[in-house]
Amino acid sequence: MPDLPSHASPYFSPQSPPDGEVEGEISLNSTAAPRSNPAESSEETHYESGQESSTENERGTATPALPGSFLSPAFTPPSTPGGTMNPASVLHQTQLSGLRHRVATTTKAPKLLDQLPSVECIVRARIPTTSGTEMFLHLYHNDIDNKEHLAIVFGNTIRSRSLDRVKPGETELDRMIRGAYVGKLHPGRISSWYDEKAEAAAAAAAASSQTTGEKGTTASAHPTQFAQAPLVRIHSECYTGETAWSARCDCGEQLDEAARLMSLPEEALPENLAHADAETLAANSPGGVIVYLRQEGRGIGLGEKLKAYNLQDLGSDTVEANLLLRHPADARSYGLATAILVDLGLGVDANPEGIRLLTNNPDKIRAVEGANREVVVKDRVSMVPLAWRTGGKKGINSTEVEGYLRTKIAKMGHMIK
Ligand SMILES: Nc1nc2c(ncn2[C@@H]2O[C@H](COP(=O)(O)OP(=O)(O)OP(=O)(O)O)[C@@H](O)[C@H]2O)c(=O)[nH]1
Repeated sequence: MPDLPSHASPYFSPQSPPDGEVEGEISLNSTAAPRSNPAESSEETHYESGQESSTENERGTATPALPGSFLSPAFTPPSTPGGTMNPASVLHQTQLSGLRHRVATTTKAPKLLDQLPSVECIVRARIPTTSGTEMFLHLYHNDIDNKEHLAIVFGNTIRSRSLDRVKPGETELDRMIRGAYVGKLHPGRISSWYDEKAEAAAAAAAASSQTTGEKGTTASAHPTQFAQAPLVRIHSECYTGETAWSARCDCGEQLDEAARLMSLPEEALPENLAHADAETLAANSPGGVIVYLRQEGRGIGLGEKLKAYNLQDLGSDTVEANLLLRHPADARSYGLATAILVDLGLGVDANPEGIRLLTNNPDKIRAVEGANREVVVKDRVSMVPLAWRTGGKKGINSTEVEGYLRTKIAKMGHMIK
């Protein structure tokens, strides 16, 4: 066994490089303790000289002083969850090329599936929220993974086709328990199809205004008419940013902002969308959908994201950290989101006017539309960080989030304005 530096884990043995050509480049000498001179170390790890200053620690070089030891197969998993990348080829790229080359070859647009996955809404429930708005949480199963992806639906006009479908042998109670009802549940209700309380209220309102009015509380197979293109956010899970108060990213803030916009009174929405400050009103909310995909850490999973955070503290930016762990810069896909939107009646078949997508990520726009344009993105609504909009008075203020946003703009093409 060769002499390893003292910081090297006894649990791994250095791997042999796949190509004799690169042997010198990742020789064990490169596992020497990190040097303090970033220029020396960037040479050591074979990043291209002149790497632009987009790192999160503003040192101006890519991932300074990283020991070559994290090329060890014991340190990183063999593959990205749900990913299609061949770890051997990623390693080969990592060893042979400079960082720019790796970014160029791994931050490619998400793959579009020829055929959308099959999705089924298993259950839906009304959730009154702390802001006063109600939303309907839809839980989906699908045929490509066993995760519980979600759709958070605001407003009463958007319904799931797969949920409303009648299942052989089910009772009215079964239907109400899985959320396949119209109107509202209340003690004593016996029909999933007919909300007698709502009907009575609607009839009273119609009589008093002497208008006939549409029923509106019966499940309909017809396309929904929206006053304007519905607002949609495709949100990827972020435990740290949404639950554990992390100031490394703005994921929690984006989720809150999407919900806020979907809860606003309709007249407050156009033009000044992001700045609107009107009161939340469930009654005339224009609604919208947040599709919440369980692709934590841009698809690499929470454990790997936490390793990436440690690499970021060692000097990498978010993209470099993923690549050094042998994951793609972004391992996400959006076929499930497209399929869920179609199920919710927001695809071109039922909603040819399209949707308004809340995002700064250009790759996401095309990906969500699907290979055969099953969904049309009519407009993009940008998500400007609260701290930028308020001159730092509100929102997240941290050096980490600044670096995170800078990297998204510089390396991932995000359009934050
Ligand atoms: N691997 C990795 N994932 C991260 C990091 N910070 C946040 N994430 C994940 O990134 C995902 C959110 O994606 P973003 O790239 O922030 O934004 P986006 O969805 O591409 O674009 P927007 O629609 O504009 O928000 C969530 O799954 C987070 O868990 C990080 O440092 N490393």
